[in-house]
Amino acid sequence: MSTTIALAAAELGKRYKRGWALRGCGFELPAGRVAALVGPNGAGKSTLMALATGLLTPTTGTIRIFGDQPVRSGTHPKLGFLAQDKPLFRRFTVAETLHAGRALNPTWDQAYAERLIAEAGVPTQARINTLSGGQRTRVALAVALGRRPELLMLDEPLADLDPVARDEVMQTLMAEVAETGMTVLLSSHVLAELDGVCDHLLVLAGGGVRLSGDVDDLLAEHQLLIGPSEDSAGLFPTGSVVESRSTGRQATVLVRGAAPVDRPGWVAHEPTLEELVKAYLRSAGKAKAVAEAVSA
Ligand SMILES: Nc1ncnc2c1ncn2[C@@H]1O[C@H](COP(=O)(O)OP(=O)(O)OP(=O)(O)O)[C@@H](O)[C@H]1O
Repeated sequence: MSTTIALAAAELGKRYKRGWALRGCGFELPAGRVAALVGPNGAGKSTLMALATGLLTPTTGTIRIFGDQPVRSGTHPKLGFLAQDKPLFRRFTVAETLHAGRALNPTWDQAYAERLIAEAGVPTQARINTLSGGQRTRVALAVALGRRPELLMLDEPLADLDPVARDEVMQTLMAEVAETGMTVLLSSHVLAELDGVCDHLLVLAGGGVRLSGDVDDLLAEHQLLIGPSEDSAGLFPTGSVVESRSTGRQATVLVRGAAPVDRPGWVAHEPTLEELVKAYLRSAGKAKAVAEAVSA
């Protein structure tokens, strides 16, 4: 049975006036996954989401939602999007906001949107411009979920929420995923928030895809090895080392796909999601610094 792909990119690139934000990006996000989109500031996460919604058009390559190329005239009917700046009409009340959602979306589920607002404790007669940042996020989420999307993209949705509201929002999302099989692509800088929630990972850095795949597979493919610094040179096959760091006499090395190291003084374990992502981000950062130094 072939897997349905919710979001796919091939040779995807976007160049702004200042230069390339994304270049040569390729990945596939299978339907039903909850995917974390991580990368440093300026990695191109928001650009990727804007390309998927059709707000931007690619300079090179393609991006597809359930096989379709986005069009500028409107978001794909299966796609819901919660942008980083949560654009809502500030003079509307919450009730008017939901009313607009109903008018604009043929798949709108009013009862569900109202339930999400009630669970968030946001008064329906309040104007959007009188709400706190966190309350606005809850309204924007209700609008995005009210469309009953099959793919929901959220650009840093948890950034302005208090810890309790974060848990509530994640629970709402997970309940929807469990009930409908919705696919989620969630960008965040807080890796601890994603562990245990996301089963798929997409790491962007320096405008390119550094790592993508199901979290369990990626963790199993990597080993984090700790041993004596003086002993680490040449111990691992070229090309398998993602990152090698030394602190005093101890070396910490993340390797991919290499055979187990059976050498006195070395211990190996499967990395955590946070260890894996940070190692890829640090190594991309170092590669960028080297490239800038060479071209300077
Ligand atoms: N409208 C624009 N015009 C010119 N350059 C842009 C524009 N939007 C983004 N960029 C640049 O493209 C790159 C990627 O930006 P983008 O906002 O997609 O990154 P991001 O990963 O979402 O960052 P953050 O984590 O800070 O939100 C950055 O270098 C940014 O300065």
